[in-house]
Amino acid sequence: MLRLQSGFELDYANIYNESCIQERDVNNFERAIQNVWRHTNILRSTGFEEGHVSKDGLPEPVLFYQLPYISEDGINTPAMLKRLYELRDYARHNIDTVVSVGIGGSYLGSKVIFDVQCGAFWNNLSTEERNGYPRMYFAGFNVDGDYLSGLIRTLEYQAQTKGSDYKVMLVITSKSGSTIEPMATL
Ligand SMILES: O=P(O)(O)OC[C@H]1O[C@H](O)[C@H](O)[C@@H](O)[C@@H]1O
Repeated sequence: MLRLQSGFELDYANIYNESCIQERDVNNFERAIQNVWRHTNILRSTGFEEGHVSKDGLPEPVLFYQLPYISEDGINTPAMLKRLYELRDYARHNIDTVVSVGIGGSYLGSKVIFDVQCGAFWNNLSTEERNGYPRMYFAGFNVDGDYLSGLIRTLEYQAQTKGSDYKVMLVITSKSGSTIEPMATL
């Protein structure tokens, strides 16, 4: 069992034993593991990794290590958090449905958070059960016309059911701005 000061615990008993990964396996991979550790530390401290480039071929920062921390010199500054809370409150009181349009690295973060926090059946809950928070759908991660028309029919149905003042917030995410799936969806 690994226990960190932060309270994080990793119980690896089921993978580190006689019938699974053993000490000699770890020893065989020692150089590779040390290499990963070294590069991980470079990433953590600089935000850059040699050879990691974006789709346009330019060096691309990898900043997700900063996500758990709120600080003035990171990506989650107190001001940024304040803006996010304001957006959350605005959406809670004004928006019926959010549609996230994006693919790959530009959508999986929000999809994971949605899945973890809201679960698979969030959109089936009533407004009261959702505490006023909007429904949320994901699009732009495929070029499937059936998926898109199904989503549009769903939004139209919700608009008709509500009767008036139905509001959708589109969240378009694309680093390059030229990815085919979100563009086709838009
Ligand atoms: O953020 P974008 O430029 O739209 O790119 C979104 C995604 O596009 C493709 O699927 C790439 O394989 C991914 O690595 C990238 O995250």
